[in-house]
Amino acid sequence: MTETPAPTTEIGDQAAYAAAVQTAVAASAAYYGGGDSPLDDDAFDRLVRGIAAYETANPGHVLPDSPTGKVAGGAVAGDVPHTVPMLSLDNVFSADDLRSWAAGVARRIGRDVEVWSVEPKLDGLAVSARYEDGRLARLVTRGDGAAGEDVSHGKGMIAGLPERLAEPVTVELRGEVLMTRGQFEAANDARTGAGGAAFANPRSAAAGSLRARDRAYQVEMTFFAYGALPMDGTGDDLAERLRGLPHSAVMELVAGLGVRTVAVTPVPGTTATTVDGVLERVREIAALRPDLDFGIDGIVIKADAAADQADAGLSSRAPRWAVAYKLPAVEKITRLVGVEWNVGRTGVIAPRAELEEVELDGSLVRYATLHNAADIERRGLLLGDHVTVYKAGDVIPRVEAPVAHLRTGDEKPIEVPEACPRCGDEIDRSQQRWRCVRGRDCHAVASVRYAVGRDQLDVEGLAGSRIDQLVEAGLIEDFADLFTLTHDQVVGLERMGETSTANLLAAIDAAKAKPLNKVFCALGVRLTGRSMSRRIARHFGTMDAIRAADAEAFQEVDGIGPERASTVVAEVAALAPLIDKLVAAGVNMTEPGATGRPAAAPSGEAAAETAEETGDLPLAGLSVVATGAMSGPLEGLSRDEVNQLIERAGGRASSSVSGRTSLLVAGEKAGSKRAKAEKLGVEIVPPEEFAARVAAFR
Ligand SMILES: NC(=O)c1ccc[n+]([C@@H]2O[C@H](COP(=O)([O-])OP(=O)(O)OC[C@H]3O[C@@H](n4cnc5c(N)ncnc54)[C@H](O)[C@@H]3O)[C@@H](O)[C@H]2O)c1
Ligand SMILES: [Zn+2]
Repeated sequence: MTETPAPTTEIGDQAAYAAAVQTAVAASAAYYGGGDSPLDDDAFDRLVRGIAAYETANPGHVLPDSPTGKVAGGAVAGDVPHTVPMLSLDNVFSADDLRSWAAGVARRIGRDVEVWSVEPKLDGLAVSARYEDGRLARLVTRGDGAAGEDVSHGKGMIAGLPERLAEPVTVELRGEVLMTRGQFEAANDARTGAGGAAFANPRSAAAGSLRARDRAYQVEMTFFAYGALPMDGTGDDLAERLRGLPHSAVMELVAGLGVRTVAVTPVPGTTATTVDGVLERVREIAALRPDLDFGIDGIVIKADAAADQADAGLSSRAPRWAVAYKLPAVEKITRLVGVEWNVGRTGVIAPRAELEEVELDGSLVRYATLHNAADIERRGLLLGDHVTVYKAGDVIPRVEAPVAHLRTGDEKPIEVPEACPRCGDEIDRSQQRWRCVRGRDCHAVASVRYAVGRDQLDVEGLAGSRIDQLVEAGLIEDFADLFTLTHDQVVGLERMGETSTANLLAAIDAAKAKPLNKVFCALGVRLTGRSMSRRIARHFGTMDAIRAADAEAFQEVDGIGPERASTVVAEVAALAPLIDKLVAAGVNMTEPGATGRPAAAPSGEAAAETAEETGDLPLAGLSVVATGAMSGPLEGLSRDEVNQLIERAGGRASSSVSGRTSLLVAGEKAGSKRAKAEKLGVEIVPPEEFAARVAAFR
């Protein structure tokens, strides 16, 4: 889990301060009101921290509108008073923050907290649901914390919040209203179907839908309770239990009334007796985040015992007995700068968004899926739009929607292809997913064209149109089929005479003798180009050796790290039938002059090729080993994540120190690897320094 320091927007003078306050208040109003904020959460939080920093330095300038210290930044209000204020939560961003926060609670109450409850922080909007005699009577938003807005009209639209409880009790439940992924997609369908603009994200969709009245379409939302309070009319017995039971037991009671809690999700609330136990659960929930079908933006940690809560008390903005451990943002606003159209193996033509680079959940994102052409239309995207982009963990990043009010007028329509971008044939648009009319043949045409290209098998006289013809006639499905073409098959084709047939077959035959590196390159293995193919061929010597190599063996090749190695191994395995066909056709499978065993020190040429493929990345051509516990900006990164970082920065990640190692990143407890590196004279850097070198790739 990465822990990011909290960056701040610099505010230099009073005018900038006033403007910042105005921006923050307007953004909050949009955010809580269900409109689209022009800022993503990171940008908003940076701004508010900047405002707070300015106010600390210039207490005389503080404006009454300032969002600091207020629930919802003071941007929203309501007319239904809350009996007990509905507060915000303070944040922590790291394990250390959490430890000092927990120590602070213990100091305040004069004893250790014995039980903590740990729950996901649901990313929706806070709602109070008042039940009278077991019937849902009133729904109220959080508002400014003291009073909220009556949204009782939303009653029938919220799953998890029953009209009637299992028992006829009077009670106030508090919880989060959100949209699951499925509800969000359905809501967007309904809204765009009714001629409206797409919702920017599930959170604002929920906020907007709950407040809206008289909509032409129906949407569904979900409620998860995270608290319960007695109210006027609550029986003494229940009131006493709600006041006296630990939080975890109150949540069980609530679930027993038939109201949804996170107990039914993959991330149920749990308890822990130590801060270490809390942190372990924080990591577990964070790891599950990408798989959840609803958004979470952190983990809420609460003192579980009622007495601890009562003794810790509240500040004006947040309870002192609870805190939110914030997770990195998984949604950001960035610009859509281009749309690429890719054709898959089966001929499906799918658009891909090219974005202004943005950091999301610890990685840099430049591309995101756009699903299909209808989706672009439905979401109303334009080229140059600011868009919300979502990515968590290994999930493929996706564009949610444009932030339409940030348009400048310079946005352009997204051009959709007239013809298949790969083979130029027609597009079948009869379904949502467009396809090349050639279907799988489109891939065949493209891969054969690639295979016979100048840098691969270089078959003279085999033009693109000729390949189209061969595929259409059913004579070839892949380039291995070229080698078994007969004179009769070819001469029968249109515009093929005796001479050109003989020439073509001779050229194909000559290609059989190409060195292994050209043959391997012709396979079109992902993440390998011309020079990488050369290195692989030279390293292994034969196709048999390549096929026998595992990911570890591939990492011996200069420029191949764990990520690329496993892709190449998987691709080579998937290409087995094609390779078998080539072998059977008598195509050469050896590299002349190759030693056929793991090469010694990388040759100057190989290093140069690495640089050619990796550009001038900071670790280009370097073999890097990381060991010990990572600290500083890299704290919490797994070894795998560090290796990926090394590869992104152009290096080759390796697990053992040898004479070929260029750099050792030595964290605490580096041990024997450090000793070995010292002996071999390998450069050793601490994680902090390494983090600075590769900062752009984190
Ligand atoms: N993008 C914008 O323009 C913009 C504007 C305003 C606020 N924001 C974002 O909102 C955040 C602050 O919002 P906030 O004050 O509404 O909320 P918060 O992040 O301070 O947390 C408090 C809220 O957490 C929710 N919550 C979820 N799970 C919970 C649980 N298990 N137990 C208790 N509470 C739980 C409750 O609704 C509660 O009101 C900021 O960090 C900012 O990123 C963004
Ligand atoms: Zn095509």
